[in-house]
Amino acid sequence: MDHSFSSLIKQQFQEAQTVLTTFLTEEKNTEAIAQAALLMSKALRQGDKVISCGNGGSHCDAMHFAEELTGRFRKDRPALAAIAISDTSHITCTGNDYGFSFIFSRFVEGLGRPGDILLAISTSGNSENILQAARAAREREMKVVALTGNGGGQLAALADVEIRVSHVGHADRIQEVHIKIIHILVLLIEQQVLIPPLI
Ligand SMILES: O=C(CO)[C@@H](O)[C@H](O)[C@H](O)[C@H](O)COP(=O)(O)O
Ligand SMILES: [Zn+2]
Repeated sequence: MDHSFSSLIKQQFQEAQTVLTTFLTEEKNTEAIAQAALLMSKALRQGDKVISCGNGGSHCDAMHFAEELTGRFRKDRPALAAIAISDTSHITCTGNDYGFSFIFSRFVEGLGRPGDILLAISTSGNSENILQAARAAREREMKVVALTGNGGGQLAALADVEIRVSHVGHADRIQEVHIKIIHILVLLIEQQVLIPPLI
């Protein structure tokens, strides 16, 4: 193999490893994940739902999260109420008629109810459509769980629970930790909804 390829590949894995290790070293991160999982489990057990959203790769993460709750993760259990904002007819209509900043908030306005949770995913914490969604959720007395990166951006202040990958750099490195957090959230939710009593 080309030597420069080989060293680039190894360097990419090493950087990813460092970002993950740094995240794991900060105790507040595991606490925030536990807090988010309990909030979501409680909402789901009460018959409320989780609405997730993100842009680009984080859009895929929002869908990945929701499908593991409505579909399946590790256990056979009843379907859970989660939905990613991913309907292209809604997104193109709202984007076209009101602006891209409102593609998520308008969905939250239509479907969000008090007690529901918004999972807002943004590596910069500054995507306007995500900020609008968080504002719309708060107005509806929903709780906001945010997956962020860098310095948390403006989203940090709009979140009830912020889980931040405090890596200042490319979105992809942050997303790689976000997907691990998502899988752990689903794992914990699956445990909590199946094993009474709720803690
Ligand atoms: O997947 C990636 C990068 O890995 C990109 O598609 C990335 O998600 C997009 O640039 C997003 O628009 C970034 O938005 P955000 O994370 O800053 O809210
Ligand atoms: Zn990507």
